Amino acid sequence: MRLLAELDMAERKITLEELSQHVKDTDTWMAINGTVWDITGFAELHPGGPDIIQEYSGGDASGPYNSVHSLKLAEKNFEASQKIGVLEAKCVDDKLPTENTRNPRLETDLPDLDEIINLNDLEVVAEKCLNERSWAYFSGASNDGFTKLDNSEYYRKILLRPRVARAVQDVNTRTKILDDVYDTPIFNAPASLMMLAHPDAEMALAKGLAASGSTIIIPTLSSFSTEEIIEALPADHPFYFQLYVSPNEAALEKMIDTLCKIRPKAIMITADLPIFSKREANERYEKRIAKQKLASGPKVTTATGKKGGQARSAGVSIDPNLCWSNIKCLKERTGIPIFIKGIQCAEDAMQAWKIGCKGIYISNHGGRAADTAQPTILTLAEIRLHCPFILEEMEVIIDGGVRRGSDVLKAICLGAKGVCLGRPFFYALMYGEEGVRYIMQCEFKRPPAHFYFVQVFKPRLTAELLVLKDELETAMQLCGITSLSEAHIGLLNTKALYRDVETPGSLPSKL
Ligand SMILES: Cc1cc2nc3c(=O)[nH]c(=O)nc-3n(C[C@H](O)[C@H](O)[C@H](O)COP(=O)(O)O)c2cc1C
Repeated sequence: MRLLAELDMAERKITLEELSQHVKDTDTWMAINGTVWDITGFAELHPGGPDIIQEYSGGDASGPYNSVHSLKLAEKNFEASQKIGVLEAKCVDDKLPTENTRNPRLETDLPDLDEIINLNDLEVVAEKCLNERSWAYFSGASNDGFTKLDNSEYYRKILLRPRVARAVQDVNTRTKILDDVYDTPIFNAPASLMMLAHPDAEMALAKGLAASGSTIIIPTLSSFSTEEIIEALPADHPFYFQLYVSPNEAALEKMIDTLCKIRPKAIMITADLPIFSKREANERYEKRIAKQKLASGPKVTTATGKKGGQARSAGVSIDPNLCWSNIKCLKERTGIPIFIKGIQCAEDAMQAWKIGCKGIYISNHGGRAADTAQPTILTLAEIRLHCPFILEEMEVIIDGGVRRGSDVLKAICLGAKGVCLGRPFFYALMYGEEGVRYIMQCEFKRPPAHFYFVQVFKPRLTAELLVLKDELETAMQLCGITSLSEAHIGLLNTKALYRDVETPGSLPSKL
C-alpha cells in the first residue's frame, strides 16, 4: 500500500503555480529536470551554499543544476520519499547549460591539441577559451595569490645535478603506493565542480587517468555521483577518495556508510580549509552577475559579507571544528587507510604519523587556503630535514604548482611517492577524456560524438606529441636514471631551497 502511495505521489502532476507556493524555509519545493522535490532544510546543507537554493526555491532549477551536476546526482542524494511529483511543464531546456556556464569559445576557438606542447600553453588556451565564471573559479587563489605563485616558483630554485654515461635508453616511471603499482606517479589533485570544464567531468578524468596507468582521487564535491565515477573505471581499478568532513552529523554518517561500501584505497581528508578563504576573482564575478540580475528582474539574493558568494558559502560542507581526535575516530570507524591532505609543516606530518595515518598529502590547496603559506615543495624539504623517517614510514604525496616533468622528478628525488596536479586537469578537460590522455601520454580512440557543448573534434594524437609523462621520462634520462627507484637527493642542488627551510619550534618526539 505504502509503495503504491509513494508511486502515486511521484507521478502527481504539479503546476508551476503550485510549485511557486512552496518557498518557505519550513516547506520548500524545487523542480529539477521535470521532477519536483521537497528540499525543506536542504539550503543549509547544500555544498554550493544556500543562496542558489533560496533563489530557485519554488521554481525550476534545472538550468543551474545541470551546469555543475550530473542528471542522476539528485536521484542519488535525495530520498525517494522527497519526490513530490512531476512538473506539468518544463520552464527551461534542461539539456543545455545556462548562459553563464556555456563556453561558446570552446566551440570556436579551441586549438588542436597538438598545438599545445606543455602545460603552460594549456593554461593560455584555458584563459582564452573558458568563460569568465569557469576561468575565475579554476585559476583563482586566496587574496593576492602569493602562495599559488610560490608553489611553482620554488621548483625553479631547485637545480638538477645530472649524471652522465648511464645507459638510459629504456625508462619507466612506475611507482608503488599502498601496495599498488602505477605506471606513472602523476595523479589528479581532487577538485570540485569539474563540470564547469566539460560535461563529462570526473567520468572523463577517471577514464583518462585509468587508461594512463594512474587513477583518480574522487572529490567529495564531484559533479557525478561517486558510484557513477567508480563505474567509469575498469573493474577492480584502485581509486582514492578525498573527504571534506561535514559538520552535519547525518550527512557525515551517510558519508561514512558510503565509504565503507565503496572502500577506496585511502581516504584523503582535506584539513587545510577549515573555513572558506577569500577568493577574490570569484567574488568579483559573483557581485557583477548579481548586479546584472538585479537590473533585469526582482528575484535575486545578493551575496555579501563573510558568508557571501558561492565560493565562500561552500564552506557549509566543511567542519571548522575538525581535529586530530575526529580523524582518529574516522580511521577506526572505517578501517580504511587515512592520508591527511593539506599538510603544511613538519609538526603536522608528525601528528598524522602519531595517530596512525598511512600517508600525508602535502598541499596548501593550490594557494586557495592561507595566502602566503609556504610553498609545498618547501614543506617537503622541511619534513625531509626534520623528520626524515616520515618519508620511509608513510606514503607521501604532494601537489601545488607542478607543471613540468622535471618538477615531478624533483619532488620524487626529495622523497614523494606521487605528485598531483589540480588546475592542469581542469584545463585538459576542455578537451574531455582526450585532453586528460594527452597530458598523461596515452592515445585516444575517438568515441561517437555526444558532447553537447564541446562540438569540435580534433585529429587523433600521435605518441611523440604527448606532454607530461614524456617530459618526466626525458628529465629522468637526462639526469641519468631509468627508474624512479633510482631518484635520490644527490640528483638535486637544493641549496637555495634549504636556505628557506624553517626549523620547527617544538617537533613532537617520535616516541
Ligand atoms: C578549482 C579548484 C577546486 C578545488 N577543489 C578542491 C576540493 O574540492 N577538495 C580539495 O581537497 N581540494 C580542492 N582543490 C585543491 C586541489 O586539490 C589542489 O590542492 C590544488 O589544485 C593543487 O595546486 P595546482 O592547481 O597548482 O596543481 C581545488 C583546486 C582548484 C584549483
